[in-house]
Amino acid sequence: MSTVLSIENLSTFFKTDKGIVRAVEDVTFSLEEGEMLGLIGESGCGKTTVAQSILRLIEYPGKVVSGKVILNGKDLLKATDDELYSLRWKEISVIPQSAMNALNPVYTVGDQIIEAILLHEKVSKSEAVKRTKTLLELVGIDGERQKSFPHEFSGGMKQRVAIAMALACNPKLVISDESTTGLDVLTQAQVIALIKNLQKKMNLSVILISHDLPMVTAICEKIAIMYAGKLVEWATTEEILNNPKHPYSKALLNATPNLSDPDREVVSIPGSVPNLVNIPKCCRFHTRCPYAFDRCLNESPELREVTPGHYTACFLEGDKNG
Ligand SMILES: Nc1ncnc2c1ncn2[C@@H]1O[C@H](COP(=O)(O)OP(=O)(O)OP(=O)(O)O)[C@@H](O)[C@H]1O
Repeated sequence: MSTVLSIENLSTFFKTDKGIVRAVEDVTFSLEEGEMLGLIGESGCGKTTVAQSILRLIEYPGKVVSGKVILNGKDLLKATDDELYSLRWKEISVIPQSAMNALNPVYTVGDQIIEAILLHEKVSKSEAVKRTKTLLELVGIDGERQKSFPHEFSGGMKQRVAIAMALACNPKLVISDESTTGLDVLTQAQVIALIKNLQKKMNLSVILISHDLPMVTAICEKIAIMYAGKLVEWATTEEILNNPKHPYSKALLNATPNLSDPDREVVSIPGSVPNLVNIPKCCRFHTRCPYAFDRCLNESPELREVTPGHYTACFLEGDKNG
């Protein structure tokens, strides 16, 4: 397997009236070809900011202040606008949170997919029409429905169209940012199963952004856990489930019902995520961590590999100084 995406020490801050919001700081992880990685964490911990930084979609007052985003050997943060234009859709694409953001209500769904193909690839209109039919069928929609308008589809079908659109130019990497929000539970499960199915079928690399730990553990090969703008743990799903290292990961697992162990008590995490404005150098989880000691209040633990392929940022796991 080869590495498709490598994010190295990524930091993205927002300048606000109250001070600097260190929304994403020093985040490092990578993604292999054909791998699905779940990026999880509580609301406000920086998942969307990571996705937008990868895609270079951070707008003022936000700024990517440091780091690298290497996609197939090319640093996206240094790419020119033309280079980015040619990479988006063809190399990397997004399934948005709401299909309504991706679909224009005044055009047929077919015309919108066809337009995306023609804008990014040198193919004939008839080729694009043919591909659109195939794409719709790939996501379980009758190809003839390309003549329908978005309002003629249910929420789940619109989300399937958004997935077809994200796949229009055969990208290698797809970022799904909470793309089942607002759908009923059954439709959510169907859309997630579809993304998993397509990942296998097309050997896609997928970053699946979600709050839903049970869903992520069920379908992702790897998991990266964020807390208050920092990556606290990154490992295979098996390792995260059986051998979590970071106190936040352990707390998150304990706070989540487990269907295979229904008798286990679900324990909520006391306290709340700290305010990220002008946050001092420290372990950001220390205010909620039952194991915090002096060092956690004054230093920020670095992410380090504690066993092969298992990374965590916690002083309890020791470090080169500890
Ligand atoms: N435009 C902005 N201006 C100021 N702060 C911002 C801005 N956008 C995001 N933030 C802050 O950055 C932090 C990370 O937000 P982000 O949306 O990335 O988190 P998230 O984990 O994706 O949350 P959710 O799960 O709710 O979507 C939050 O503290 C948020 O308030």
